Amino acid sequence: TQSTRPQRLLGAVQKNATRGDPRSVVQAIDQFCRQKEWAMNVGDEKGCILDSVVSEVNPATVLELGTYCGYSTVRIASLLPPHAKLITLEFNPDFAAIARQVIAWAGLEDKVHLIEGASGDWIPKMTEQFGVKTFDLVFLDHWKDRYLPDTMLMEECGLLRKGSILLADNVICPGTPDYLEYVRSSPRYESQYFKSHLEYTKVEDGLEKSVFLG
Ligand SMILES: CNc1ncnc2c1ncn2[C@@H]1O[C@H](/C=C/CNC(=O)c2cc(-c3ccc(F)cc3)cc(O)c2O)[C@H](F)[C@H]1O
Ligand SMILES: [Mg+2]
Repeated sequence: TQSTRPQRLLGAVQKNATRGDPRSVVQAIDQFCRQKEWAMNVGDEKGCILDSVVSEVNPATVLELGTYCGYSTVRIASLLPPHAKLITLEFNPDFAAIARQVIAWAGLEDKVHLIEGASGDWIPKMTEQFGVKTFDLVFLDHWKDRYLPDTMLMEECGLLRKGSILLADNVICPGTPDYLEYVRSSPRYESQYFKSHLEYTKVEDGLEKSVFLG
């Protein structure tokens, strides 16, 4: 039977990356996506912006919406201080299964809590299920029309505190117009656009970093 692209991406990690070495896992995925098959990972260029934001925030609690194959999960988790927690939500069981193996190959299982489920169902359960009061950093990279409703839901659930950072992928391509309008016009956010390119291409894309002002 035919393999899927995520399965082939995992194969490239297991073939080319060193167990326990997150940077080699990231490099193996980027090489696979540049040389063999494009995949919707945040990629190396936007990934460097992600790295710099994570390092600057130095978060104790991180939420990622949309794990896919775990590329950004590995990038973020590899930069977290000891005892910091990254919760990542993925509702496609096939993607979740691949991501678990990618995260394990990087040796980051202890820093990552991958939940197989929908953001809409799990955001309201974060506090009771995981004892998380607020998130220091949220990385949004799931369905683009869900960025805004899920941000409003996080606000309603009290998961954002003064200074919480939202970092959103793909605000230009494929684009998240309603989310962008909201965080740029709301007095409760201070937003900044980091111009870059769509992963592995020359097409413009970028990340929007928004600080929740409380
Ligand atoms: C809605 N709640 C969810 N809860 C849990 N997991 C979820 C939820 N929603 C989706 N997922 C999960 O999150 C992932 C979804 C990622 C979607 N990403 C993209 O579409 C996306 C698309 C492009 C792109 C650009 C140009 C082009 F020509 C073609 C593609 C580039 C990008 O960087 C992207 O991130 C996963 F697939 C889905 O199961
Ligand atoms: Mg993306």
